Amino acid sequence: MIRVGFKRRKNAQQIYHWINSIQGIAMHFHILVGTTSGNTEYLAEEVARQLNEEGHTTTLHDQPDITEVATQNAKWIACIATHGAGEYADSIFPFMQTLDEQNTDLSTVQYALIGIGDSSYDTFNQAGHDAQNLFTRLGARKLCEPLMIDMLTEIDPEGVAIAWLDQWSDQRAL
Ligand SMILES: Cc1cc2nc3c(=O)[nH]c(=O)nc-3n(C[C@H](O)[C@H](O)[C@H](O)COP(=O)(O)O)c2cc1C
Repeated sequence: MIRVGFKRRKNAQQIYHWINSIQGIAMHFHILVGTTSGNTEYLAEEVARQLNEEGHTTTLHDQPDITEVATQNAKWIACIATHGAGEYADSIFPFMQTLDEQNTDLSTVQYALIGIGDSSYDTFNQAGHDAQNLFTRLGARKLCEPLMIDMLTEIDPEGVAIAWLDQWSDQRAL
């Protein structure tokens, strides 16, 4: 029974998103990956897969570079792990530093944010919060409320991220 219900919901969703893509509501998302040990890259790939399935297109930036990530009229999904003592993960550290130092104009950027951290650290998800503050200071607008994942307790981070995407998709925020 559960499987049938799930399949029906999935089919209905696919039809809904197919209609969206025909109507031109399909969007392009730049997915920015902030990872050091790989968890966030895997999660970001799942996010991309889900968006593609919904009729959108995506570019995955596993090492975001300011010369390659669109900063004009762009939609970003930033998936950022915290490392060190509350710092950005390695793959995104230089990008965030460049945005900050160059005061890049993000006034036409809309973003959604997934922070990945571990609540056993005092600086739980600090990089996610810092990213949100930086994006806001540079003029970017958030598409939806951020998702902060706690890897200490979450056994299915990808599932949580997909449910979060679905929730905001259903509300037409994404
Ligand atoms: C050396 C080290 C430092 C970390 N520091 C923090 C931290 O300050 N705050 C936090 O919320 N999580 C912290 N974490 C937890 C990571 O965010 C978590 O392990 C995450 O899954 C790593 O993602 P990644 O594999 O994509 O790099 C730390 C992990 C390690 C290994």
